[in-house]
Amino acid sequence: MTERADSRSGRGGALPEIRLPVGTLAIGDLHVDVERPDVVEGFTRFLAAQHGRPCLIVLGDLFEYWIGKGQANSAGGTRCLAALSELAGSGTRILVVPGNRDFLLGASDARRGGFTLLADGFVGVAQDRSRTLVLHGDELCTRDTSYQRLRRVVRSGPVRWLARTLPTAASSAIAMRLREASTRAVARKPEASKRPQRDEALRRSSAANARTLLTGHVHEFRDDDRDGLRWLCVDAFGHAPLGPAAATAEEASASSRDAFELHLGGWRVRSSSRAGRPPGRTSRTDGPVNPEAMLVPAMTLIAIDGPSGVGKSTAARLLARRLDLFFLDTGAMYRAVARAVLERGADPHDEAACLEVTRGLHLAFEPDGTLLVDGEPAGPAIRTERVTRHVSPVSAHGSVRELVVARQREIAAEMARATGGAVAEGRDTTTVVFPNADLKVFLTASAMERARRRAAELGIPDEVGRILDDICRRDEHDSTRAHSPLRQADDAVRVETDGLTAEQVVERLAFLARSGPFDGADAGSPRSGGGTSSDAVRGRER
Ligand SMILES: Nc1ncnc2c1ncn2[C@@H]1O[C@H](COP(=O)(O)OP(=O)(O)OP(=O)(O)O)[C@@H](O)[C@H]1O
Ligand SMILES: Nc1ccn([C@@H]2O[C@H](COP(=O)(O)O)[C@@H](O)[C@H]2O)c(=O)n1
Repeated sequence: MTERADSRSGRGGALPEIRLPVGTLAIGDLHVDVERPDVVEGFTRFLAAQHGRPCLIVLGDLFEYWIGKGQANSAGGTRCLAALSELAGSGTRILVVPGNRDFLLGASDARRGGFTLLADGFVGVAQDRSRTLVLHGDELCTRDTSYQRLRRVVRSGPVRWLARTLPTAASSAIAMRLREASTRAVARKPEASKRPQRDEALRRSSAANARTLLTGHVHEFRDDDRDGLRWLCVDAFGHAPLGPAAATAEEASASSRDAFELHLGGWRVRSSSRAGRPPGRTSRTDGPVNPEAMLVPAMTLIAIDGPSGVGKSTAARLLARRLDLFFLDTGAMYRAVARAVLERGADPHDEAACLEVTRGLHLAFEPDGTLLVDGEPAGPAIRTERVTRHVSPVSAHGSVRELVVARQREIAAEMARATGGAVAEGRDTTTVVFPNADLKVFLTASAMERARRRAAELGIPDEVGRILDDICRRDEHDSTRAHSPLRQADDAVRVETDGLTAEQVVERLAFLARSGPFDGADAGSPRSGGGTSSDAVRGRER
């Protein structure tokens, strides 16, 4: 897959292709006026509410106008670029397609704002490989030939050079004149000639091999599916939510109805955030109400799977703490069984012996996530190298798994009743233990990155090679065994963690947990398929 920043490939070349993760939000035509502090404030609040979102697409006309240095160096422009950069710093990828008002956004703005500028649009490729052509939309107004001529001129190299080199006052004066002239010209033109043309939309989408087209520009909402093309158009989303009316970041985020969000099943209109928890829900934390936890519905079950050392327990523990949920470390239970097997001198490869040991163990958890084996904290004894070496064969026995899985479901149900929900992590929590979890995540990272992380944790950076071998052996064992092999569930959100800090991973997961179901359910309803979260905790099949 190719990808090029600041692409100008519209002149005949193929557009860049960019992978779009689930949770990508597309907005457009915000028309943020950097001279209006209230609007700048609203915009920065909106951006703050997006921290942790994997990707944000801006479909052009982000700014009311952007001539160059005048806006970039103004107080409002500086604040906007800083807020974009903070969002990028939270791990959100920001893709900006300039519009007809901010086509002079340049490489230095992109650097300061931490975004990727895609001058002629791009093709977004979703997890299921479906393709979306992303444009501002003005290039589709082909009946307006004078505008198309002007468009080519103003986007040309000499004009961009002039904008960069002219003193701010001069470029601003020219821009004002151009805007006035353009407003007069637009008013004189017949309505029909200003509209994006369907034949051009079909032609460009087909050339890009895209079944979906995402545009802005005309300030009208559109979601129609005809002639083999689903055409989505965002409205002038900015005006209401970015004004002073949106008092809080969550309000700014929740009122983003005129945006599209990418789910596993495709793009959906973004609707308001889900209802908070019912009053009376017990919180495990004392002290003030945790507002983020309030945004996650009661009886939430989040399941996280992934290969060894990818950061499942780190992410699950932090996420559970952050959302006031119970943390269920399923691997710790298999480790406890493996330790007991070794302690009793049984053979880890002997299924009957391992089953007998498992039957004799009582596994439970404290509310803070501490594993108790026969009433005693399991402690570091389950994390020795010896246990780590033998846990995979022990956990591969079907009869052992059956007992352990049943216990995991009981524990999750008990704890979820007490705390309002649970975050479980392991190898089969999304596929076997809790197939109806509200949110399923599959974490990934390259084996080398995982080995580096583990070596750093153990304070033996020189032994990365040995740890890499161990990780690869466990991956192989866990993913090829007959019973519940490690695999990504079809409806799990894949989160690639190379290059993300643990905090950024958690930010992303918290974002996914807040922003609703990703499995085809209506946003607003807690889950799809008619099941309840209690069903999810019991592991009922859909
Ligand atoms: N995003 C991250 N970036 C860097 N280091 C990380 C990240 N996430 C976790 N780590 C570190 O990587 C190591 C492995 O993390 P963790 O134990 O959470 O992985 P795991 O998937 O639960 O592993 P296992 O399946 O072997 O139990 C730990 O030292 C942790 O601090
Ligand atoms: N759901 C699970 C969780 C773990 N295992 C097995 O246990 C081993 C230890 O797990 P850690 O997460 O603590 O490293 C792991 O390698 C798996 O073999 C499992 O089978 N299912």
